Amino acid sequence: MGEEIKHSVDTDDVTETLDKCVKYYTLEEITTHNTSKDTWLIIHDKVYDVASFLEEHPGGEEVLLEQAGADATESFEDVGHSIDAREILVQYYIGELSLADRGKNNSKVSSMLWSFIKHRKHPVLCTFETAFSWSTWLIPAIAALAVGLVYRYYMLEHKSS
Ligand code: HEM
Repeated sequence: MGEEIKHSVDTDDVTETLDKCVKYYTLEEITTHNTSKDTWLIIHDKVYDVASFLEEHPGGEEVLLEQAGADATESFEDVGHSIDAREILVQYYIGELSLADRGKNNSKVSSMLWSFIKHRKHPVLCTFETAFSWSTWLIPAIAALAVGLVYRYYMLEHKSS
């Protein structure tokens, strides 16, 4: 017999490949890199080692040190950094904030989502699957059932009168 053809994406394969390319850091670990010799920042869930950039920063090293080991997204965006600044950022990229630590300070909905994700082996893939697949058929199915019942009730009423 010929080789079996795979019709669906194997989430194990995808996750394995992603994990090989990307390094994830927990908030706990990032927090320890908070000195002028060892300075990590989180900006938009990405982790940057900016120790060698401190002296070059046009906004001064103080502002970077204030955010060392923490999430600097808000202060970075508040300044309205240019595209050039965003390009510089790329050089200092070292990895991603761990999925379990994302959205911790965000709205209720996202923290709910993230606590849900945390308990899954393949976070992103599973969440999208679970969040969207059954709600896409369950809601229309309930709506169809309701319409059916109303129609039936309406027909019975008309028959008997
Ligand atoms: C690694 C991350 C960062 C990079 C690569 C970066 C880069 C730059 C660059 C290139 C500029 C010149 C203006 C521009 O092109 O937008 C700048 C200005 C500035 N940055 Fe950053 N920045 C970073 C993080 C931060 C953070 C976290 C703060 C926190 C408050 C900050 C505060 C400032 C300020 C206040 C200025 C304005 C300086 C002025 O206009 O005199 N930067 N930054």
